[in-house]
Order: sequence, then structure tokens, then C-alpha cells
Amino acid sequence: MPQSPRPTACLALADGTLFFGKGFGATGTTVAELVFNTAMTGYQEIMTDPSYAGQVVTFTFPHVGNVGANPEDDEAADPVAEGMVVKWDPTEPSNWRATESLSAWLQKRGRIGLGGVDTRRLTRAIRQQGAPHVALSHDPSGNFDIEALVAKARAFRGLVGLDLAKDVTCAQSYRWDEMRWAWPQGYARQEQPLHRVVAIDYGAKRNILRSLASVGAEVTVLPATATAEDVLALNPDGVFLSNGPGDPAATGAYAVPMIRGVLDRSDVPLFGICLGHQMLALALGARTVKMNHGHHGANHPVKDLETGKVEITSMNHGFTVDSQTLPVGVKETHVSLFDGSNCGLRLVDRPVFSVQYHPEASPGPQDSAYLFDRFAQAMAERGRRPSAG
Ligand SMILES: NC(=O)CC[C@H](N)C(=O)O
Repeated sequence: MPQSPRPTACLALADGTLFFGKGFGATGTTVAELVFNTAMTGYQEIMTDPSYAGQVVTFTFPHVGNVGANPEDDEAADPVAEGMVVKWDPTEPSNWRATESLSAWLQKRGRIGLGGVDTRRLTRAIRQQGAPHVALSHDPSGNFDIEALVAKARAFRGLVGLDLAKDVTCAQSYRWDEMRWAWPQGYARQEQPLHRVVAIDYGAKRNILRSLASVGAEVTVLPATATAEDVLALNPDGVFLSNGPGDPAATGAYAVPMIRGVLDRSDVPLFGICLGHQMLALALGARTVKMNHGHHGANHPVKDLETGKVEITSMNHGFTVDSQTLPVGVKETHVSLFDGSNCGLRLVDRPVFSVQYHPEASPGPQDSAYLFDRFAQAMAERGRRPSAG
């Protein structure tokens, strides 16, 4: 597609590197951390994943925008990522589910897009600099104050120490009652609720809640700041800790006491995903650290250390659990085959476990869906014990 002669969007990295291209979506300027995502499908799910709060996403897959946007693929009510950077100008949608173009969808929801960028060069910069701070600006006039943009990027504080879960969590508790299955074809599912699950929403993706419902959970979602008393008052069969944005150590200020309270005062199975995994690790006494450029994609190989099986996973994280700090009684269960970083843990003596990746996929492969079954099985086993409940 021919490029407009005058660029209408600009991405300024804090080191002064500039990328110009064609703006789409909303106009304006935003500052954020910049990451790249290698998934070949699912840009709408990625943009609406609440874990991307405070971040702009560069898509390494070159064709983005070609299936438009639709009301079914949202992982949250609105896009949460601050903006997106793509190689080509988004094309008109060509898909039977599309109800609007990517550009119109972003514009209505106040999110900025930049197209026509050499995303391979940009991705190399992200790898070398380690998730740089950026200012992204879309202005149809094409008049950019470059120095001001670079200064804005430099002034951005970054995600370390930032609790963003409180910004994306639900305002009040609710029951998940959508009658849609996480895996419409080819995967076993339960039609009747068998277990009561309390899910703490740090920025939960919808397909996680669907996945819990698919294995027979009646899911009550509580806001991020729920206490152990709030959780235990609902007498759950299992507790779930969701994914979410920001620094786990910051969110842990209120999440860790809740998790500790639940662990100390009950024997309910507990399952965590991504931010939930990191906060469970913190509650057990381990440490989390910021990664260089993180893991964001749908092609990350992970080894299950207990079965020896490799699963291809969906990932989106910029912090990681330092496995060297896992205390006695906590077993590392999964590792990344890309860089050996921790991808899962469990308590040796009770059904409390978590993974760094996204078994609900959306987008991504469904290799790890067995983890939801494992959670359901743990709840069923506890229910069979005479002392349970
Ligand atoms: N997907 C997630 O839950 C992300 C967790 C955390 N915000 C991180 O970046 O590591």
C-alpha cells in the first residue's frame, strides 16, 4: 500500500531513536513501556488483555488488521494496551465476524496505532535496550515536537514499583455467567457447575473465567483488594488468582496478605496464572525481578519438569519469579525452554500451584488447558474428604 508522503504518527524512544509512519486509531500522545509480541493471530485479544496496561505493543507479525474487530474477541471491555505499532497500514477487514475496522475500533476506544514501521529494527532495539520507555504520538498534521516527545519518554517512570491492578480490576464482585465455552470444539467441558471458585481479578482475561466455567466452576469474581476474610466468607472450593498488569511486588502489598491468609486459614486448592503466579511466589517467600524484554507471544516452549512434556504456550510477562529464591516445600514445576526462567511452581504437600504463562491462551495454543482440569480435580478430591468444607 502506498505510504502517505508525510508521516502522521511518531514513536520516540527515550534514547532519542525515532520511528515515523502512518497514524491510525485515536489521535493524541501516550507514554508507556514498549514491548514486542510475536503471536501470528489475536491482535484484538492482545490489545484487550488487561496485563498490557502501561505498555505499547509492537506486533512482529506483519499482517495486522486484516480481520478487523468484532464484539466476541475482547478479553476485557476495552483495549487496555496504550497503543500498537505494526509493519503495514492496517487493511480493510476481510472476515465474516468483523463489525468494524481495526482503525475505527481503536479510535472509538481512545487507543493510538502506528503503521508502516520497520518492526524488525524496532524489535531489535527493544531486545537491546530492554523494554524501552516511549512516547507515541498520532497527529494528522504531521507536526511533531520531537524534543518534547523524547523528553516525555524519558520522564516516564516505568513499570517497576507500579501497582496497575487496582486500575483494571472490577469495581465490585460479580458472578461469571456467560454461557460460552473456552474451547468450543474438541475439548471436554462440564455443563453443570460442580465447584464454587472465587477468582480474584487483578486484570483477568475473560477466557480464563470461561476456562474455569468449562471445567465445571461456578465463578464469583472479587476485586483485587479483596481480603482473606472476603474470600473465605464465600466458603469456596477453590481460589483462583488472575493475571494482571504492573509490578507484582507493588500489587503484592495487598495481595500477599490475602494469599497468606487463605493459605494459613484454609486447605482450599489454589491456582494462579501469570501475575497470580508471581504473587503466590511472593506470598510463599520468593522474589520477583524485572526481565530485560519479557516474554510476549503465543509460541513459547515450556517444559513440565514432572512429566517431561513440552507444551507450547501463550505468554505475556515482563517480570519473573527468581527460582533460586523458592523456599523449601515449594517445587519448580515448569521452565521456559527459551531462557530457563521459572514458569511454574507448586507446594509439595497440598494442591496449591501456579504458572507464569497463559493456559487459557486467547490467543495461542491450547496445550496447557490440562491445568484447569488439574484445578477441578483438586477441588473434587477435597470435596470427597470427610473434613472438607
Ligand atoms: N500477564 C500477566 O499477568 C503479567 C504479569 C506482570 N504484570 C508481568 O508483566 O510480569
